[in-house]
Amino acid sequence: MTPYADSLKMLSISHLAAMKQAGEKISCLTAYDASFSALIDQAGIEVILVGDSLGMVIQGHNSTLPVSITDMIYHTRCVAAARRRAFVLADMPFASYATPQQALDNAAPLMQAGGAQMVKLEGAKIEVISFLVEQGIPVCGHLGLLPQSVNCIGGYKVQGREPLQAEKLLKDALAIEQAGAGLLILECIPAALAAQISQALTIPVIGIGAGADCDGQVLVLYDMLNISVGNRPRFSKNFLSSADSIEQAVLNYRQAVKSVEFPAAEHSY
Ligand SMILES: Nc1nc(=O)c2c([nH]1)NC[C@@H]1CN(c3ccc(C(=O)N[C@@H](CCC(=O)O)C(=O)O)cc3)CN21
Ligand SMILES: CC(C)C(=O)C(=O)O
Ligand SMILES: [Mg+2]
Repeated sequence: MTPYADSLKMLSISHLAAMKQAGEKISCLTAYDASFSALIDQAGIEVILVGDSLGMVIQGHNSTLPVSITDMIYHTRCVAAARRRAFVLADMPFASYATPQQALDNAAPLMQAGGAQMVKLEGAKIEVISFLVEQGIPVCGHLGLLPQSVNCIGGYKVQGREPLQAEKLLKDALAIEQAGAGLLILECIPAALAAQISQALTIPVIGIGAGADCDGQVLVLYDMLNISVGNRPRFSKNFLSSADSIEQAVLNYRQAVKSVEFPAAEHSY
């Protein structure tokens, strides 16, 4: 457990909301273990995402579907134990939030045993989101490319290019905010649409492959260190090649997000 004195220095959702109001970009990276958690935390990254991308970069699967709630609790506990300041966000894995009750049964141990401060779930699951928030569980939405639906989509492809699709994404984003979500992730959508959604919402919007005009950015840590298995998405950038240590690469990423140098046009759609 985090000592009480330390917990006073931990970032909260209100700090992230204030950053959006002040126009300061929010930096976020994934981590799955204590060592990287501590390193990222000390570099001043505001949000650590314990992503179900761990199914790919840690477990070696070709999708995020095999990840279990037990896996997520384990990795969230590893990350939460080592950070002092960063906000810890944890993914709800595939098929763990089909109903409000199932979502509560799975989100509760992620917070209680795992130490997550907020849980993230993919799609416009409005009833699930409002129920979790009612139970005191902060929720992050996730729209655009939904990796847990890869078998329905037929691949990891850019979403929201058609006008009707774009309209639906904006509508869903507003509904997610209305349902009480405190954050929203937008993945792999045109930069102009992500900019429009970020402006329309009061809550902070964090992008990945969603252009520079979101309120913050997230990358899979192993992609920005250029060590993930398989092909890296076009929206990621190798921050290690121009740094002499992992610490420096993470500091450079944070600075590039703050100064809006990352993402550039070549990382956007
Ligand atoms: N290592 C890693 N990085 C990620 O960003 C990531 C994961 N794993 N696992 C879960 C999801 C899957 N993600 C992905 C994976 C591949 C692409 C990709 O290759 N996209 C194509 C776009 C193709 C198009 O134009 O439609 C690309 O070239 O970037 C995108 C997102 C994002 N997430
Ligand atoms: C790609 C990010 C947003 C994610 O959900 C993950 O790492 O699992
Ligand atoms: Mg995920």
